[in-house]
Amino acid sequence: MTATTTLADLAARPAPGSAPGTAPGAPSSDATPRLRFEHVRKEFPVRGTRDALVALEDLTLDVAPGELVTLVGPSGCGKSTLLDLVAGLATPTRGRILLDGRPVAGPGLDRGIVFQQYALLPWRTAQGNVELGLEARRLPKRERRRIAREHLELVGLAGFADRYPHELSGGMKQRVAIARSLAFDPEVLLMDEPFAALDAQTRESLQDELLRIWRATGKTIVFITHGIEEAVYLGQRVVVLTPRPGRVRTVIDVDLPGRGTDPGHDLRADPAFVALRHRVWTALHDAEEER
Ligand SMILES: Nc1ncnc2c1ncn2[C@@H]1O[C@H](COP(=O)(O)OP(=O)(O)OP(=O)(O)O)[C@@H](O)[C@H]1O
Repeated sequence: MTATTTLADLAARPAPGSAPGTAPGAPSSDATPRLRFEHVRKEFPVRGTRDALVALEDLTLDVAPGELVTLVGPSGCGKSTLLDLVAGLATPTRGRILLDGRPVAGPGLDRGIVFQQYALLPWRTAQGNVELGLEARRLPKRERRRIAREHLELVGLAGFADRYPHELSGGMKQRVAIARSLAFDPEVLLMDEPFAALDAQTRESLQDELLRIWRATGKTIVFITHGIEEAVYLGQRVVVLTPRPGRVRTVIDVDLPGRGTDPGHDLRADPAFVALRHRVWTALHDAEEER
């Protein structure tokens, strides 16, 4: 989003990668994927030995522009490592990761990250925390203010701009963190169990918020979770990883039109949802059995 594009403009646009009759961002074989993982291997040295711990092995996956992909896998299978690689905080031992066709060579403003812990600066207000990401963009102060305000509105915190983190609930802090990551307009939003520390009710309402924000902005989102239900509720595709070393075991397409748009409909009780949840559960269970 440029400084002159407003969120209202974005909301009026179809999500990137969408075509008539297809879900926004559905993978398309002729488009350049936003993200491409090519035979990615990541190993870490084991301290005091000459051995290596292989966290990821031969992991291959494409994510289309505008897609919301969720990643689930057993604990320690390399999910956070994968996100670190996309963020450019670490480099693959083998293989490569391409963002819009170009290899990721380090951190950049084209990728925003939201962690489980909010990582807000306690001495800055909500507005100040959102402006933080914009300072790197070297925008004039007024412009930073405007964009930060718009993004606080986007995450439902219009009246809380002057509050400090200690004056906000966990869910509100995570909304600020999401606003901050989106404000500098990254191509890709990387989310590492962002709702795991929240109570069940707040988590569910933030899941709906995230779907709304995703529809409004058309961002490509890679979302890591331990929750099978969360993975199905949010993802257009659920990528199930194997136990360490992590690789893609299976990818499950999720077709749940209109999810998150009707607060009166308990989608999680819908037979289609329950069946998908069971498919993901079975894939994870089978992966564990094969360990
Ligand atoms: N910097 C590092 N040095 C050494 N080993 C590491 C490092 N980072 C991760 N690992 C190891 O790599 C493996 C994968 O870790 P990672 O945190 O990516 O898994 P995860 O799937 O995110 O786990 P969880 O679901 O429990 O959060 C683990 O065995 C971990 O101990």
